[in-house]
Amino acid sequence: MDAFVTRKKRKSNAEDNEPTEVKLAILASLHPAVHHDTLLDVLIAHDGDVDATLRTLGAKPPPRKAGGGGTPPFQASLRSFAVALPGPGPRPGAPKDMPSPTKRAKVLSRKGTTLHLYDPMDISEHTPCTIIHNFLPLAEADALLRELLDESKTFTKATFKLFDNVVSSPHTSALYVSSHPELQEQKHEYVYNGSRMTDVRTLTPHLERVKHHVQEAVNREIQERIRTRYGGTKLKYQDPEPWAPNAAFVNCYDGPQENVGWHSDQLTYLGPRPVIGSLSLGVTREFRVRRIVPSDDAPGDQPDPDPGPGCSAAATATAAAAAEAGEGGGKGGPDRGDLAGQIAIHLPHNSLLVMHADMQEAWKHSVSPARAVDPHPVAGRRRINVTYRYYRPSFHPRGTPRCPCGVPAVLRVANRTRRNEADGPRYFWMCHAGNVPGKEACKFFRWAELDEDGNPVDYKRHNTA
Ligand SMILES: O=C(O)CCC(=O)C(=O)O
Ligand SMILES: [Fe+2]
Repeated sequence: MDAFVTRKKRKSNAEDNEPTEVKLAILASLHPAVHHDTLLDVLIAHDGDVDATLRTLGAKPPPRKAGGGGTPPFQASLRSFAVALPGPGPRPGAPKDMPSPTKRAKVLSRKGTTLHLYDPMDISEHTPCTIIHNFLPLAEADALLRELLDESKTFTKATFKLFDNVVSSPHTSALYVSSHPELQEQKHEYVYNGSRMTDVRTLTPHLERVKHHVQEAVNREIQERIRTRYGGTKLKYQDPEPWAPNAAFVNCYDGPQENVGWHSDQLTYLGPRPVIGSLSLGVTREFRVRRIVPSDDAPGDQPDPDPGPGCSAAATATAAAAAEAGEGGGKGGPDRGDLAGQIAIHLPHNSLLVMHADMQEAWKHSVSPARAVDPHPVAGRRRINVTYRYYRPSFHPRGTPRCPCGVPAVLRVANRTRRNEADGPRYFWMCHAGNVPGKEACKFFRWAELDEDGNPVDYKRHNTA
């Protein structure tokens, strides 16, 4: 595995096997200011040799070693390294409700290592994500970036509770929704980390326009994933309806040190098995993903911080709820977060990452701090990230359980114990107060009863009566 991360020299013909699209993505991430067509011309002039192209463009070929510098570490497509094994069979560690693709892949990341992926095929094979490079026409991506850079001047940092301390998230953000009534609902009915949001905005013209492109692409990717990775059937609890984003959570990372810690996105209002369309603009940053390792594989997990309104720490349950739900947790245990290794996905300007329905319950993600960033011609040192989300009506706080504290309970997944995967994940409602600054969580705990499509059975009863 180390060979993939730190190999000094790729096989001489490895590059030749890579699709031009991958080579262009690598070049574009290193030279965001150079037009796509120019990159292609120079690449062709060098017979497809990426290193020679980079030398001509005035940059040294990027280092072969993984690291957090401004230049993304370079690694060829895994397809060049023949990692697929013959024959059908379940992906190691994959839920049984997720039939394997036609070829079985080795688990490539392992404890303490980071596997860097660039090739869209590698990303979809080895992570619960798919990526589309050069997603929007460049002028449209730049216009959205400009608009959001302006908006981000008034973004703020979220605060949350980590153990007994109140910390603020190491980047700024704001929530955008589709309509004025939804804005009012967000302000008055939805609760995040125990407070109501005061800064909710309606989608800007560019966010609204781009939403339709994202919606179309994500629905296509969902169908492709079902066909190629889930054996033709949606996952248990996955919403069967077309994905229809009604909110955009926008993050701004100003400089290499701004980041977001390891987390899974909060399920409370998205419901189980959510799909998220995540558009990256501005400087390239590393998006890292890692599998959650069940506690019976390695007991004593260390809870991760809750980085803010869009996100959820998996281990802020009260002791009673955590025990019942089988969650690991508590201070002081060895950190097993890195047991399955990490995968770094490089997100250049104008790339759309789809986090699929198999992501939030079983994986965590983060944007790691970098030592430096390569400035972007429009954004400077800043990166803007837009996560388009679908707030499911059946998870509107009006209809979900409330705890005795008087506010909507939070929905969590019991992902820390191994269970019969064919049954799908198990979810529970618990007191929201565990991660509210200055509040102690009450004992409220209830297993969530969901139908096959992931809707609360109570919701159906209320809405069909
Ligand atoms: O910036 C990113 O790419 C990810 C942001 C994220 O994870 C979130 O908003 O929940
Ligand atoms: Fe997230």
